[in-house]
Amino acid sequence: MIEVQHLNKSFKGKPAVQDVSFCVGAGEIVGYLGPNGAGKSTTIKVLTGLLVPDSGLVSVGGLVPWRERRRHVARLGAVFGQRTTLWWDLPVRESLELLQHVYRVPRAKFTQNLKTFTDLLELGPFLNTPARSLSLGQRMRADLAAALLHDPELLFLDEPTVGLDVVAKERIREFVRHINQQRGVTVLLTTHDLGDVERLARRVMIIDSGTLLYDGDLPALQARYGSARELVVDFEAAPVNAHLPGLELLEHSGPRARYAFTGPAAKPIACVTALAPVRDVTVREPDIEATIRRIYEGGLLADNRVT
Ligand SMILES: Nc1ncnc2c1ncn2[C@@H]1O[C@H](COP(=O)(O)OP(=O)(O)OP(=O)(O)O)[C@@H](O)[C@H]1O
Repeated sequence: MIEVQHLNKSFKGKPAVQDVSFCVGAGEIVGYLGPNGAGKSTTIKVLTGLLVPDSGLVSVGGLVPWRERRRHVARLGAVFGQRTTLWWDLPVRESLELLQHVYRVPRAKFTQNLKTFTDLLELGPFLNTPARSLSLGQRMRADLAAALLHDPELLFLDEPTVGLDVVAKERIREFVRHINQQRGVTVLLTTHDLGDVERLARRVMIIDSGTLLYDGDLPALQARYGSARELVVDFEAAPVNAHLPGLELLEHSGPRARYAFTGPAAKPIACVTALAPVRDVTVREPDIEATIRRIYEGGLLADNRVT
């Protein structure tokens, strides 16, 4: 669906994207991550045809985005969490009807899609409300419907859950999962919210300073660069010595001890229960947020560039 080879783009001589190459297959959801100023938006703008790169080959669904813009945009949808495609003063329904004309969506298709999205995104209560009066979560839901009215094959999502509460985030993620699974829409997701990535994307690409540093499985990234799993143990009574061979004791205070371990939890749990009577045991999984932060801060991937 997306093919990018040796993409370069500079602004006033300063590289924003350098020699970036990747492919995204039809039906994939890929998380595109990177700190501020890393080059994510520049890549997306090239892929949507808004920017012409300095060099490199880009093909999206067989089209060169900036050369065949009209045909290209007919096949893609985009949602930017920070801004809306809806007309500010118009009721949502009228914005959607205007977009129907812009994208020349046949009436029957429009009616069918509007009904589907109204049900899935629960747009009903605010279809007649102007965009300016919507809550952020309602606006995002209306924007998602607007982006998908013309049945695009590809969806660019830029910070789709920014500023939303947990419930609203989950609703958006559920919808994205649905259109991916039921309609086969390919999704490129740019976000600083790793919850979005964990819930939606198995594959992630990480860019920093314009260079693609990682392209692969999220679990593999976690296994390789994540911190260890933790075992939190509440003993019946404080053990005299909480140290155990093969387990790193991270903290010991009163009856509670915290250990680091890798691999399956069965053996470490057997070890602690053999040490002293145990009231409760919890396994804490390593935090993906912390892994990515470690990668950005520590340059962990610096020698591991994707070429
Ligand atoms: N129109 C522009 N003119 C000049 N410099 C630009 C322009 N657009 C982006 N840049 C620069 O290119 C680099 C990459 O920016 P880009 O917006 O692609 O990063 P990003 O990863 O999307 O960041 P963020 O997460 O903050 O949106 C930055 O140094 C930015 O300042």
